Amino acid sequence: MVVLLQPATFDSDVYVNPKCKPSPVLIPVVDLTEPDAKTQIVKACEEFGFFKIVSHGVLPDLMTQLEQEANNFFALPHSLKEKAGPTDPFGYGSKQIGSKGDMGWIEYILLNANNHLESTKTAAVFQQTPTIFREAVEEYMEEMKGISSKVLDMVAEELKIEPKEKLSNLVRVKESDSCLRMNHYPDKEESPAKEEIGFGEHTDPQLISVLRSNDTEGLQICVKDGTWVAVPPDHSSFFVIVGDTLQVLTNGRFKSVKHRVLTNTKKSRLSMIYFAGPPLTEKIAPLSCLVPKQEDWLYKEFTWSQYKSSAYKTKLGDYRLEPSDPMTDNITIAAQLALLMEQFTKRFNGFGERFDKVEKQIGALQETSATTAAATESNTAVLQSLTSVSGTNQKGKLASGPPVKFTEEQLLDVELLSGTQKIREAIGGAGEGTSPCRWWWCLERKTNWSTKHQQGFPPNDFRVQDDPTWKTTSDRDLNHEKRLIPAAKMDFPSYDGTTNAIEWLQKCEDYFTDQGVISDEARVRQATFVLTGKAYHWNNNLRRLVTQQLSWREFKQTCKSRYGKADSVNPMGELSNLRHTRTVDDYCRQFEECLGRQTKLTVDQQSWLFCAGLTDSLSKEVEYLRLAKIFKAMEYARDNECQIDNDKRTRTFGGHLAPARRSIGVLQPQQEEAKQATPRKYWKKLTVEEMAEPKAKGLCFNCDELFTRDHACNPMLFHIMPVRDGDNQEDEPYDEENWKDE
Ligand SMILES: C=C1C[C@]23C[C@@]1(O)CC[C@H]2[C@@]12CC[C@H](O)[C@@](C)(C(=O)O1)[C@H]2[C@@H]3C(=O)O
Ligand SMILES: O=C(O)CCC(=O)C(=O)O
Ligand SMILES: [Fe+2]
Repeated sequence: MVVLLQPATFDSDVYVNPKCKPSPVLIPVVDLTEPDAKTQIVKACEEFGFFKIVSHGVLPDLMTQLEQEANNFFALPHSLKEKAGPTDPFGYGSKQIGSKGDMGWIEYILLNANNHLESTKTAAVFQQTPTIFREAVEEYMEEMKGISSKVLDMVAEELKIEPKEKLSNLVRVKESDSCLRMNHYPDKEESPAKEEIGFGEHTDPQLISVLRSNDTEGLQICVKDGTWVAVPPDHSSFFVIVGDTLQVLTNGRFKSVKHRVLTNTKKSRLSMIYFAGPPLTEKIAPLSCLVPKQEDWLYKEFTWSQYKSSAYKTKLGDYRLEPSDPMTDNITIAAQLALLMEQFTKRFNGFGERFDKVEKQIGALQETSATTAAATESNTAVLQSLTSVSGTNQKGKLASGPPVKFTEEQLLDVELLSGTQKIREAIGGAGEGTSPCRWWWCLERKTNWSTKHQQGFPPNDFRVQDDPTWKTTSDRDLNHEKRLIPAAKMDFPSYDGTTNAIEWLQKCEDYFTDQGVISDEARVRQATFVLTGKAYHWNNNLRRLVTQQLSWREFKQTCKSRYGKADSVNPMGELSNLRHTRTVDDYCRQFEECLGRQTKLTVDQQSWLFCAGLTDSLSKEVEYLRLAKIFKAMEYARDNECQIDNDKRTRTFGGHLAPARRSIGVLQPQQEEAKQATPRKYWKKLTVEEMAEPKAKGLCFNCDELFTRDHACNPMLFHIMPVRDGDNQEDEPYDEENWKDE
């Protein structure tokens, strides 16, 4: 049975890290002996990719014995521990995790379940109590294998996977590639004010991981809305973590959960995690009983060995199965390249010409790509290698005719690159049985992209495509075509902290939407990259203070609270309090800025609010005209700013047509600005009474045609200017030049 515990007390089973945003998230606890355990496991895997198991049947003595042995090892002098290192990835490691520079407040032992614990390094791990430690490890691994297969059997039963043991066999057979990790997060004398990264955020690549720790807190999981939730330690239970491989097998139905360990404790934390992985040669792809149609697969087929070796080339925080940032996404470039290659090979006969065209297109591609240098070099390298025979560039020869013969490997690569059989058909067919398209492998092989230019770039084209609409091959081809049309290049706006950040953040959002920048990490990365001046220093400090990676939402909030006008709690009130005090233009700008933060006002409400904020005289005129659209009202107000002022002064000064400042012979800056922006207009003056009739008939005041929202007088004869009794009603056109010279 699943026990959902009550929220937010520190001694309950689930609580919210006080430093994370409060969240009512409850982590499921599954009692393995309850009849509905399998249903609850599946639910938990779908919702969290994480759950706790109780009543698991593992003897507490075994857990404490291994814990004791591990503690003894970590208590050894560094010189002795070092004998079991450095990691390859197995052995003893300290502070460094993996080979890509990830660091943590941690030391650990990583043991391979498959090499029978016989390596020299492993012997150095067991050095103090060889037999006891080794046996404890072996026994513990057996137990963990048992728990993993049990959980996977329950999953299979619930999902009706056939054969029933399909999943559990992956981790039960002797070839299974599983490992055991013992992590020690040392205590700190001086409990630091800020939390330290123990183990940075990541997902586990395997099928499932079974974790057990002592009673020191630190583990956190990231839930769907991006909130980090602290997992209270429980030394007598196990926690199950869904890994990348299970996410692929279930076609994304189960999510491999992001997790991390933060430490700021006076108590050391010891955790032991069994990573249950499939045999190295096992092909991993969405299970056909779950997703029968291959076109519905979200991930391509790969062997565990391929996935693992790619995963181990990535940094901890790289999400291998998530959509990545198209701006720096090799897949996008590869996709475009693939299409170019396809076009190119289809029209084989005009080779020389085509080649030039392709080269030109690749040139254009470089310019639009954020990874320009890498892409160009690599694209050209791929292209050249694909168009060569026995390593010689055949451009010249081919231009004059002889048909190209691709090697079998090149053919495979072209096919892999393009993800289609068409090339093969186009160039006369070759062997059968190639694997589905997987650009990464071939790009990597051909160009050394990952090592040369993209150190640690995740080979995340294990995904079929980011775009869920790419369901069928023909859809996909179409989308390739679309992608080839160069997208209008939008400039990413920089920000120096001197203006309201809200506008900048909105521009960033527009940019991300337009350019398809999806991942949180990429958004934050791009936004922080363009910071200059004050904002640049602010961000530097922020990064010093907040060690964890901010989500885009968090970044926006922090930036808004530093440089943005705080969002109004009463948006309607904010707009209605806005007043036209300086120029109309200034008022319009403020109104528009404010309006940008509201979304629910109707067109009419916008116009009324706009009018209400205008100075009295203007307000009445604009209101009276009931201009259908806010921008028409703004235009009218702008056009009439001077005239109304003039008009007002006229009234104020008892009917004289003399502007107040005429005596000094120059316009005030605001008037000058308004004058420049206002083309010469002729005014048809109507009294309110004169306007009443066309208004009642629904006619335009200007041309006597039916007035609708979209009505426009063509040609525009006059601008209507309402006048009141006693106003000067001369029918002279308003002439600014005269006014100035008078
Ligand atoms: C930075 C890394 C450490 C890691 C290999 C990787 O390149 C990316 C995945 C990491 C991870 C996370 C889960 C397990 O702790 C681990 C052993 C694994 O299989 O993948 C580690 C790898 C490691 O520590 O070498
Ligand atoms: O130490 C822990 O609690 C978790 C460590 C972890 O996630 C890992 O080793 O992959
Ligand atoms: Fe992990």
